[in-house]
Amino acid sequence: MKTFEQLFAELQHKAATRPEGSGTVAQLDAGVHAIGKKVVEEAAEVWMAAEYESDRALAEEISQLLYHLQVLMVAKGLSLEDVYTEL
Ligand SMILES: N=c1c2ncn([C@@H]3O[C@H](COP(=O)(O)OP(=O)(O)OP(=O)(O)O)[C@@H](O)[C@H]3O)c2ncn1[C@@H]1O[C@H](COP(=O)(O)O)[C@@H](O)[C@H]1O
Repeated sequence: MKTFEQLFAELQHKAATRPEGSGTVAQLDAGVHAIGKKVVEEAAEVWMAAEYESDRALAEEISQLLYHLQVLMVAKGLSLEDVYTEL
């Protein structure tokens, strides 16, 4: 198990070190347009899971949406604080 903050730190580290085989590095290389499409896709999957699937499936879809939002933040150079100040 990991927290939102721990995942974000991990993704920032991946972006800086670019390890072989990292899906995050591949996403970052694909660019903001491609990452944005994944955010929309995962958001739709969250919606469908909330209406038609189990709580566990919904939690999994939410985790994937949070991951792709974090990839977008890293791609755009946003920090957690940038978002937290808006909460
Ligand atoms: N939490 C996640 C995570 N959530 C979702 N995803 C990616 O998002 C995809 C979403 O799943 P879908 O069911 O929509 O998959 P899909 O449409 O078949 O996937 P694609 O063909 O689009 O890749 C998954 O296949 C993963 O590629 C994630 N990829 C990585 N992480 C974590 O991010 C960290 C860094 O990962 P790497 O950069 O891959 O090392 C690790 O801690 C991972 O656990």
